[in-house]
Amino acid sequence: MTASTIRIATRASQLALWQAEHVAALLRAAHPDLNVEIVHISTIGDRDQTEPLANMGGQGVFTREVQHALLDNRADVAVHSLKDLPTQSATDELFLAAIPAREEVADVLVLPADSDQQADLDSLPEGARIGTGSMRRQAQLLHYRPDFQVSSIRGNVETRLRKLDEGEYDAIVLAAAGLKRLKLENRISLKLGPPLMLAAVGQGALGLECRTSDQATRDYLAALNEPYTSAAATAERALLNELKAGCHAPVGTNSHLAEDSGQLMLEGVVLSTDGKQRLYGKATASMTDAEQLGRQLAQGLLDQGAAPLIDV
Ligand SMILES: NCc1[nH]cc(CCC(=O)O)c1CC(=O)O
Repeated sequence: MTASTIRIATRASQLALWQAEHVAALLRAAHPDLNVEIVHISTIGDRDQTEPLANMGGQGVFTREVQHALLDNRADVAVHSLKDLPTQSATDELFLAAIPAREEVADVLVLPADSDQQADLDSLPEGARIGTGSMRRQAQLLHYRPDFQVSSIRGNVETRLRKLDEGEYDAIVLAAAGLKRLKLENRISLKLGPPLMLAAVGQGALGLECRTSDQATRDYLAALNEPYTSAAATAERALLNELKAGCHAPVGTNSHLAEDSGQLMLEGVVLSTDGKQRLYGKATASMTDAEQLGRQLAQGLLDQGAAPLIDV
């Protein structure tokens, strides 16, 4: 009998390649007889580094073309950064089959390589120029320091670090997960966590998709699902979905799972893009009710008046 082959589709960025290789290694470890190949796909999100992401066909700009490779049968598995994957699937033909163990969730502040600034938000100068295109990061920074001059920054992680080091910004905000995966942890100047900075829904996690009809691949991927990460991500995604917000909306979340009791705590914030308004909610439920928990928290935020803040 010949061994089965699984083809993993990935974008060409270093981070995407790392994530694809990571999933390949997990698949080989779980299924030693499986032959795992990697297929490279180029996306407009990667090719066009000039436009702000929000103007570029919006949601799913990083995930769509990798998904097409699955639908065209050029590959069998798509590896996504879960935070880039829209909560509403564009088609029933694709299935989110597994969410493996999560990397660190937090965002971090990065200072220029030659900076003599102290790494804390309070000692950055008045009007400091902060690079981040994320409405969620911008709004939470402005809520804390309205004097900051926040502006968009594009490109993959390495490009953003180069722009920072060339002096375009006094600091930038990135996900800890991306820096750690690229072995650039030494660039982390300061961890930004709750209550100041709540992360994006699904941040630090991977989402593994395959064709809904491909039962063999669904079974292979199921072995890579990590139940705690999966429950937390399910609650976070239900929150975003019920808010009818996309991954570019000023919505942040934090979740904590007590593994002994199986209780899942979920926090959410919705801000105005200028950071002046900030709505906060928190709820707890059994991890088996993750989806319901996310919806309930969303309802609480909508009752506080979240809808007009999201519709930006
Ligand atoms: N939108 C870009 C993106 N998508 C996933 C990551 C890093 C990994 C993660 O957050 O899960 C990044 C870079 C960043 O936000 O710094």
